[in-house]
Formats: sequence, structure tokens, C-alpha cells
Amino acid sequence: MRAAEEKLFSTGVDSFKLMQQAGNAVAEFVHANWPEGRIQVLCGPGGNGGDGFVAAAALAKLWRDVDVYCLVPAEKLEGDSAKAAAEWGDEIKPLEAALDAPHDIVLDALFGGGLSRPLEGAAEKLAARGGRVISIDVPSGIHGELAKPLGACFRAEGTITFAALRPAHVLMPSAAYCGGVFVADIGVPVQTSLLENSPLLWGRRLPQPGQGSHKHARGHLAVVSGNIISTGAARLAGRAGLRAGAGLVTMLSPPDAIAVNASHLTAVMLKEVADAEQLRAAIESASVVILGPAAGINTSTRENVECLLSSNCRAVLDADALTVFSDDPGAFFKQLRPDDLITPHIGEFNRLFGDLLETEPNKVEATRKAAQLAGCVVLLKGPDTVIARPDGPAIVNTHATRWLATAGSGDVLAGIAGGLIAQGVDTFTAAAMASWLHGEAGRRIGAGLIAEDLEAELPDILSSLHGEHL
Ligand SMILES: NC(=O)C1=CN([C@@H]2O[C@H](COP(=O)(O)OP(=O)(O)OC[C@H]3O[C@@H](n4cnc5c(N)ncnc54)[C@H](OP(=O)(O)O)[C@@H]3O)[C@@H](O)[C@H]2O)[C@@H](O)CC1
Ligand SMILES: [K+]
Repeated sequence: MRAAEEKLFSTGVDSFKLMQQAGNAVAEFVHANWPEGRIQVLCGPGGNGGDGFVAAAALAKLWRDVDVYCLVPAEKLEGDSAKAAAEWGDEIKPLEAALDAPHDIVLDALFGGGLSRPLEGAAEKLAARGGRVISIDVPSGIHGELAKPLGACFRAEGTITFAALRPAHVLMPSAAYCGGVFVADIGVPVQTSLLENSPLLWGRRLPQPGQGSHKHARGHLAVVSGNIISTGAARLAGRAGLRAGAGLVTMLSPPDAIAVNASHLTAVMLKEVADAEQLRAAIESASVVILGPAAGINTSTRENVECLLSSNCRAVLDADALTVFSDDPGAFFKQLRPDDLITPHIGEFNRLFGDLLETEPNKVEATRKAAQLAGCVVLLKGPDTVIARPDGPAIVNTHATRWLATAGSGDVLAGIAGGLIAQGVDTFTAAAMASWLHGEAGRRIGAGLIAEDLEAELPDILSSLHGEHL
């Protein structure tokens, strides 16, 4: 966003005009969504405060009852912010006076992209006061790039930002402070490579069989099972893949687990696979293979992964298939291909990518860097799942529920992704679809959710998406 603005200013675009557009958009947003009540506008010393002054003037023109407060005396304001304060043209009270002043709504225009340190003094007290807050750009106290509060922080009912979403609007913990986020177009051309996951992005591309279709035309997914006491995870993935629409799903089972798998499988087919050599032959007719859920942290899992990555099948690698490379991630990255998907949780991510989550400014950048290093699509699981492609685009999935934090939930996610990839969906889109569908299934179930419940929600969800988008 900043880069886009700088490029725009170098072409001679008037920055004050941009501020006016931003401030007017704020006033419209506030008036449309909070149509009643006395508004306390809290302005800071920079551009965010400038937006606040413009918004205050526009709200007053709409006959709203507005009081304006500023962190610094008006005569100390400079540049566009000083011009904006002049546009307001009425009384500007010191920020401390806002603490006890009567009001219904707070318009928080203290700090946006320029916050450099924790809030202090009256700003800190106002953040702690609570109440109904609408924030401009980001809730003051949030560091936009780090996507977290630096200290005390406003908690908004709604946030209006400009041109494009930024990590702070979708990543935890900052997203929880933003409330509903509205992105206003103020004429800044942006090539955003960060999107929030939604069926609006991919609804029309959800695969569905044509009239004359048959099971072989709907893709073949294979899932590698763990040993006799660890078979459930692969079955969760396999059934989810079938529900997601794969025409055929085959469970590839070690010999000791054949009887257990056979007694639990119906529509999912079963094949015995004793070692990597047999795996190679078994996956010849599959288009994608899921490997890792309860596979075991051992040499045989590592050999299976290496065999899979040298085949023509796309790979969805999770859990133990990732952990077996903790001692030599570089060797793993060399074998991964751009259409493969790895789905680590934070622990697995750290084992493969070291301290990226500390050294990169936020989770989006860390996942992007990871995708670049690994050379494949990376889905980093969490309440704010990030999906990144090696060439830069990233999607954040906030459509989830805390009830999904349960054993086996990730196996189902891998299964849905595998089922979609089997049907020909590109890996990045399939990962986005899968995390949304998984989140929606979790939301529909809610409290008491266990991983076994998730796949049964998919038919309803998929049917309504097909009805709505196709
Ligand atoms: N660019 C554009 O064209 C457009 C930008 N727009 C708007 O501008 C906003 C960005 O403006 P901005 O860069 O001036 O940053 P902003 O956050 O307002 O203030 C920085 C000032 O605050 C100060 N300061 C920082 N932390 C502090 C603290 N804890 N306590 C006290 N002071 C503190 C800091 O001081 P310093 O760190 O330099 O000491 C500096 O003086 C952006 O979020 C959007 O709303 C829109 O109009 C669209 C067009
Ligand atoms: K703000």
C-alpha cells in the first residue's frame, strides 16, 4: 500500500486530495453504519489524524453532532494534516478533555501506518476506556506491519481502511481488534497480493461433475495409512477427499494394518503397500497423494515421501511427512514442486523453517518466505490460516472456529484439499477452498465438534455453494 502511494505521488497525484477522499469515505462509512449519536473524533499528529479532521467536517455537514480532540495543539500540525484541521475549521480540544466528555461513538484517528511506539498518556487511557469505537486504517495501538498491539490498543466495532487489506486486518491478534473491516477505494491503484479467503474468490471454480461424467473422470486420490495402531488419520483424510468430490480414493496400507483398514472402509478402496517400491507402482493411476497423517516419524515415511516427490503425482504432505525432514529441510525443499502442498501447524513450520516467524514482520510474510524457500504451496494452519504460493500471492482464511482445534481436524483439511486437487483444481486455489470449507463445516457444528463430524457437513455446504455460484 505504502509503495503504491509513493509511486502515485511521484506521478504528481495530490496527497491532500487523497486525504480528502479518505476522510470523506470515513464519514460515509460512519454515517451509514452508525447513523445516530454524538461522535468524539480523536485525531493524532499525522495522516491518520488528517483523515479524522476531514471526516469530522464531512460528518458535521451531515448534521452529525461532532466534537474534535487532538493529541497536539492545532498550530503544531504540519502539511496535509494542518490543511485538514483548517478544513474542519471549528474548535479542536486537547485529547485529555475527551476522557470525561459525553459521547456515544468514538472515531479513532490517532495513529495508522505511522505508529512507532506504544500509546501513552491520554491516548493510552482512551484506548483502555472501551466503548463504541470506529477506527481509521487500523485501531490505534496496533502496529500495522507486525499485526499486533504494541501496548494499550483501541478495540473497534468497525475499521475502515483504504485501497487494500493489510496483514493487520486479517492476522491474529490484531484482526480481533479491528471488528468488521471495510476497504474503501480512494483511487490508489493497488496490485494486492494479499486476499481474505471467501467463496467470492473461487466459488465459480468449485469442481462439479458434468452430465456425462464418470468416477474416473473425477480424479483419483490416494492416501497413505499409518501402521496398525495409527490408521484413523488417513481414513479421516480419505473420506473427506471423497466428500470433496474425488471420483476414487484408495487407501494405501502397510501390510500389518490391512485388516484394520479393511474393516473400516467402504467406498474408499484399499491396497497393500509394503515399501517405497510398491508405493511407486500403487500411485501410478492416482493424480494426487496425501502422505503424513499418522504416517510415523521413521525412515520408511521419508522414503515414501521421496518416492512420491519423484513421481508424476501431486503431493499433499502433512504432519509426519514434514517432521521426518526436520534434520535436513534443504534436502526436502529441493524435491518439492510448485504444485505440491505442505500443511504444517506452527510446530511443524518451525521445525522446517527455523525462526522465520520471528524474523519476518508477520505471519503472511513468514509463510510467503516459506513458500519461496520450499518451492511449493504452503498452508500454515491456525485461527488465521495463511496460504502462500512461491511466487508471492497469499490468502488468509479467517473463516474458522476455535472448535476446530481438535485431534484429526488437520487430517480432514488435508483430505478436502487432496480431493479438490484430484479433480483438477490448482493447488493454491484448492488449499483456499479447503480451508474455507473446513472452517464452514466447523462453524456449523460448533461446540462438541470432533473430526469425524466434519465430512458429513460437506454435502450441504457444497450444494449451497453450487446453487449460489454456478
Ligand atoms: N499516505 C497517504 O497518502 C495517505 C494516508 N492516509 C492516512 O495517513 C495515515 C498514515 O499517516 P502517517 O504516516 O502520518 O502516520 P500516522 O500513524 O498518522 O502518524 C504518525 C505520527 O504519529 C507519531 N507517533 C507514532 N506513534 C506515536 C505514539 N505512540 N505516541 C505519540 N506519537 C506517535 C509519529 O511520530 P514519530 O514516530 O515520527 O515520532 C508521527 O508524527 C494512514 O494510516 C492513513 O490513515 C490516508 O489519508 C490515505 C492517503
Ligand atoms: K486509527
